[in-house]
Amino acid sequence: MYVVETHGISKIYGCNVIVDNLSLSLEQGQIMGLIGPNGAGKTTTLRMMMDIIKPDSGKVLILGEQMNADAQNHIGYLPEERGLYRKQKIIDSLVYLASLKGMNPVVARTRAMELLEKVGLSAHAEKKVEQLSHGMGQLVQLVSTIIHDPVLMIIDEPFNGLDPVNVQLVKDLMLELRSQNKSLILSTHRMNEVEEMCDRICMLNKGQQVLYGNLLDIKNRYRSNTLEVDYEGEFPPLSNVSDTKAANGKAHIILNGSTTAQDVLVQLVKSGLVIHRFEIATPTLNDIFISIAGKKNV
Ligand SMILES: Nc1ncnc2c1ncn2[C@@H]1O[C@H](COP(=O)(O)OP(=O)(O)OP(=O)(O)O)[C@@H](O)[C@H]1O
Repeated sequence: MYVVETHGISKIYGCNVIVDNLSLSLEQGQIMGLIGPNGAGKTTTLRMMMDIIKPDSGKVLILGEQMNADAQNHIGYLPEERGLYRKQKIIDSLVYLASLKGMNPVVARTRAMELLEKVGLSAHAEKKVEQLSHGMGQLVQLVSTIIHDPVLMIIDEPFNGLDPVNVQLVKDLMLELRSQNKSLILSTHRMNEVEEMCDRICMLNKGQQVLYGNLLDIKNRYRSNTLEVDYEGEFPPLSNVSDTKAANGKAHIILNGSTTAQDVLVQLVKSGLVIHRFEIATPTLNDIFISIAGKKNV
């Protein structure tokens, strides 16, 4: 059984199709990256999954059923616009939120302290939320999302406001959850931020699903589209490629559908450039997005 499935869901606001006929599914023990540029329709998709807004067509199934109170208790949802009661103590806030999900307050307190320890905030448990820095607040929000041991966690922009150390800490925590057979959906416009963690990808652009499936399969499919060159001299303009970035002796080139690596090599040799390395590289998700959408990500 899938943890979450959407079957052809669409959302229209006014004359704008915000999400267009989107189908996806996720199994237990997998992480899915819901990725795409700003305004692609990711948050709208998550809100439909969570039954906060209704799709205009199509349906969502959570654990094989339409959303209901029991299913809600098995999900941890961290929305983009977050909020905790600023005047409340962190530990009290966490216990309260866990009790809303049906958790025994004594068990919730123990679990809250364990998780606060894990994210390095146990010494702050008795502080008020308003006394935390922005990044610390984000970590507490994350704890509140996973405290009731949900089977599915849906997290909008998981790394917003976190420094690199805490990004790594949160990534490790998420991978640990996956190893416990939990499922996660991570939504972000910073596509490369989640790519090393994801088993599956759903890439949206202007409400359309432009890429979907197993991440390794996708990367292999696009492998021959990206070149890396180490060079000396002035990097020449290239014709018939989707994108070129060249600086400090290193160039990153994304081919378009009809140009081959050999075509580019010929152009470079003809230009007289000194080439130290010429390699077909594994593309990043951002590269793949550029080669699909034909423009730069924001
Ligand atoms: N309630 C609404 N009424 C009208 N338009 C809306 C509404 N909610 C979202 N939109 C529009 O839908 C589009 C997609 O928004 P959404 O928040 O789903 O994008 P997103 O992919 O999550 O973007 P971001 O990465 O910037 O958070 C945007 O153009 C937004 O303005």
